[in-house]
Amino acid sequence: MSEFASLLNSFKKTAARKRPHAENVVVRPPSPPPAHPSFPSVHRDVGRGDDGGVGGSSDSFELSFLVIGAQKAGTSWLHSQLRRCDRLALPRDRKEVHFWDWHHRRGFDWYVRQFDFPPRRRGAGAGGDERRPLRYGEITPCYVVLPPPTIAEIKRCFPGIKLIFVARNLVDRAWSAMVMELRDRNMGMNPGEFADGVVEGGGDDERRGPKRSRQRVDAVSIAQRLRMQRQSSPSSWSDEYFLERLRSETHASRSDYAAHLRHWYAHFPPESILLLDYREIEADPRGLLLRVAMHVGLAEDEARAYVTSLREEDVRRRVNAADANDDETSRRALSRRPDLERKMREHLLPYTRDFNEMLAERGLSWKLSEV
Ligand SMILES: Nc1ncnc2c1ncn2[C@@H]1O[C@H](COP(=O)(O)OS(=O)(=O)O)[C@@H](OP(=O)(O)O)[C@H]1O
Repeated sequence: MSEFASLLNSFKKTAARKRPHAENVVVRPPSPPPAHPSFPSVHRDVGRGDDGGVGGSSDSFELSFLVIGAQKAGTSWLHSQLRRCDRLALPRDRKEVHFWDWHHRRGFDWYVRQFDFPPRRRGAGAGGDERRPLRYGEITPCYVVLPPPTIAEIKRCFPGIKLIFVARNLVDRAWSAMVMELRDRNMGMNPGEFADGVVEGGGDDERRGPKRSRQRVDAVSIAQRLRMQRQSSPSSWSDEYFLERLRSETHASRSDYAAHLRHWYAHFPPESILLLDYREIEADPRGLLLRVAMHVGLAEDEARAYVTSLREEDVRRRVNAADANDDETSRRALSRRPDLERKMREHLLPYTRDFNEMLAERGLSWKLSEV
């Protein structure tokens, strides 16, 4: 295969991985506005009355659950499983709605419109069968870092809401997130120009095309592509680069599970918040899903029927993996850098211990590995 064809294949592979599809829907606007405590209140905006009604088309809407994190802890897998439960209604065409952080200003009716109202239940209204109402919920893993005023607002609007947080070993979480950052950087550099010049035209033939201007674009694109490919590969970056990213505000915040969860515990009773161990996704995926289904309000018979209905190959599938086939971006790449791995572990140890203390306080017997 020519160098050009191999570059093209590699580009298509990366683009396909990023493209939202049924099992891997990750919506990540490039520059999200930061969450701000002075957002107009949902309560005030929609005139939610004393009776709890939200007004307009969202009259009977009750948000039953939010999966608030953690980022890179199997939340896309969880999304792909919960979508298969016909007693749950999730956002229609995306995994992460980001209402409570980025899109709050669009208003509550916008939020309600994002949800799936399966056609066969339309006749019964938004709540479906009155005896067994649908449970509405969504999964946006960075909700865990929401500021306390927004958390208070969620509580005010939906006092009975259930929350779910999946915790992953902090070194693995951070590595997974930093590999994703490099991949995003790769996709962010002039993908449109590359597509115009190369992808649409159809590979090698395009290089021999008649238009000189297009040839120039191809040449630039290939040079860019080579540079982008190098830049998206973890091996192109020093240990110091990763440690610096780890110290950045983004990663410091996302690693500090306990500090952020304390904000949620300040507003919600402990039984509203289900803390799950990421390792259970592999060890006992159906057991984990049963707990989630019951936590969000399904009756035990409904929850068991749902979990039993899932196909083994779906439950066992990895969703949104860094790339199981790419040794360079997988967890193995970090294992080959023991010095970096050790420094990451040392840096993250205080966060791990803090979270483990929180688990112990809640009477949970599992903990994240400290070694
Ligand atoms: N079934 C199963 N078992 C074990 N691990 C799994 C599974 N499905 C997904 N994953 C891993 O979860 C990581 C992606 O997490 P998220 O989907 O939460 O990422 S994101 O925050 O939405 O971008 C991502 O981790 P990395 O591969 O280390 O990046 C996935 O591989």
